[in-house]
Amino acid sequence: MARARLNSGNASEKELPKAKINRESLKNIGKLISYIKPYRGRFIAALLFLFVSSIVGLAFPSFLGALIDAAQGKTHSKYLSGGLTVIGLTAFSVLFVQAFVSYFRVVWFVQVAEKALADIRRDTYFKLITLPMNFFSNRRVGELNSRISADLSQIQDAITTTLAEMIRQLILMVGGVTLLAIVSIKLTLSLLALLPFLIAFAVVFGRFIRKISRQAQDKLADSNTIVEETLQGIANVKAFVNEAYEAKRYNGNLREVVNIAVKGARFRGIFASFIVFCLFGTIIGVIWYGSSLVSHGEMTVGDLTKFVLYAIFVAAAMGSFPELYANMQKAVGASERVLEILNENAEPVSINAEDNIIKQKISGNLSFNNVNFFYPSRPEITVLNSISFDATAGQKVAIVGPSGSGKSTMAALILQFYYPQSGTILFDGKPANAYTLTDIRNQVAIVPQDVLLFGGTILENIQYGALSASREDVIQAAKQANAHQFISNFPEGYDTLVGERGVKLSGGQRQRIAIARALLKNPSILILDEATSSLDSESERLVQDALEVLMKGRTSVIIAHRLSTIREADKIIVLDKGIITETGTHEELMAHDGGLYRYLSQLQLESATS
Ligand SMILES: Nc1ncnc2c1ncn2[C@@H]1O[C@H](COP(=O)(O)OP(=O)(O)OP(=O)(O)O)[C@@H](O)[C@H]1O
Repeated sequence: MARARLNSGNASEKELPKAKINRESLKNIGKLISYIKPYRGRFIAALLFLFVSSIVGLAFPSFLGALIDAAQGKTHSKYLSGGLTVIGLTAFSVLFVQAFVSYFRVVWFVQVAEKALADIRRDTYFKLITLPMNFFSNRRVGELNSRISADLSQIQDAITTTLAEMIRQLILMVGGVTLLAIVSIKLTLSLLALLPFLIAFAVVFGRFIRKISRQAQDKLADSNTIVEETLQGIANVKAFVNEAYEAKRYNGNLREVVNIAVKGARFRGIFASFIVFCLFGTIIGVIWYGSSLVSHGEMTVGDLTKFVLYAIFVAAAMGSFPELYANMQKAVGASERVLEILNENAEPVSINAEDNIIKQKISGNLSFNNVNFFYPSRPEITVLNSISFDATAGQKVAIVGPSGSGKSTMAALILQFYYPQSGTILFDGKPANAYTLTDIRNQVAIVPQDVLLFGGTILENIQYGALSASREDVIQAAKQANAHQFISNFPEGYDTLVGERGVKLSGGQRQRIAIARALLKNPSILILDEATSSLDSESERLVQDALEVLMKGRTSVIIAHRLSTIREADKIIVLDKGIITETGTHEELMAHDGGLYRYLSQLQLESATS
């Protein structure tokens, strides 16, 4: 029956969208059910036990009826004709079988579901992390996260509970109606005429209540967002003295939450009264009519008891169907969303660590040959237009240009995050597709602008560059990256936890860790996305020195924001709106009157001196 969740504190339980159950969706579910295959023996056994326990469950009203009739000295039926003791003991034996069978069916269903779900979870996660970048630029992380958690939990519920419950209730309903008809066809018909109407009404009403309860949850979620936003930006709230504004906003929202919840409570009250009056009224009506049949000798008291119990079984089964069906629909929706990920085309990257060795060495020559590129998600904007340049092994190439001119996009293309629509990127003179993806990415390292560390220790974060590196290797790399000093100053040294995303470290420290990580990786080609956030001059010197060490002996592509740092570059590429407008050394470009580089350079010099 529609269980009304009106408690407005239940915000975490977001309703998942439902899907239509049709042939197509069942086919999809079928694909997921193939995950049960390895455990099918246990699954079939669990189904069988479920069947047995449900059938056995139907026997109890008969035992009760037989006991009551036996107490009055009447014979209930030819199958249960013994005395009280015989019937009681038989009932207990059956109960024992029921308990035994129930235990195994529950355990087996959960075992199968847990194992199958872990397989689906693992495959979904593996698929996710090997999907191309383009997939991620079109989706939000939160949404993907919810597929792994909420959607898969829904599928898990479907396998462990919903499916079993549906089968059980179906058996109880069909069996119950059959047995009701055997006991008294008159009573059964009168009951069946009433029950479906009552249940349909209850379901519709329940759905309405659920809608209100969802509104209350959404409103509460809104007010939680206010708390989150204000706490995250507490400095802003205080600096603008907007405490009163935020308090009013929050209070207003809370009032709405209460209003909706109270409105819902009224409907819930009506619903509860309805259930009490109609459903229990029906039972009383049946007993009333049944009692008159008993008084006319058309029925025994045992039969009436049996009848009432079967009627409750049937009503409960009928009432549970809408919710079970809704859960099934949600599971179908969840399966479709999970399958969408599983059916995506992954990058040719192996998830086995053994396949991660470099098969084809790249010495560091890098060329772009007439590269044209637009992001697949935004085909109308050409981001790179006929880009060509060469960098020989060991050279430093700087890319400069205004914001949005396509510098980071070039880095993304080198890393093969995206592929040009025309033109080629060559490594050592060979087109990128002559190498495996793993070979290229293993020999290209990037030190990004915004260094994102994982929540582990400093050691683990540096080791991310080469998982097999020893502690000594890590320390050596940290020393070269000018990071050893500050790491050793922490009481826990290399075992210091960096906090979520590395928040416990300063920008300059995070960058030096990223440099140590890149050093450990020992790439042939290095991409430096220069930090725009200004470090103080001491950390900037430390970072710059570390970068010099890192660049030694490798091809470096420097995405430069501060032109003062790239004077020594072998080649400077000036990019403007995706087109290379100038190329040359610092001196050559400075000599170019009216050139963009000279203009940008002068602009930065002026702002530095002022
Ligand atoms: N994932 C993406 N999907 C669609 N468009 C994108 C994506 N990433 C960047 N762009 C667009 O491509 C263009 C070039 O962006 P890019 O990040 O390469 O510029 P940039 O020169 O590195 O800029 P900045 O100096 O500000 O970092 C911009 O117009 C940007 O809006």
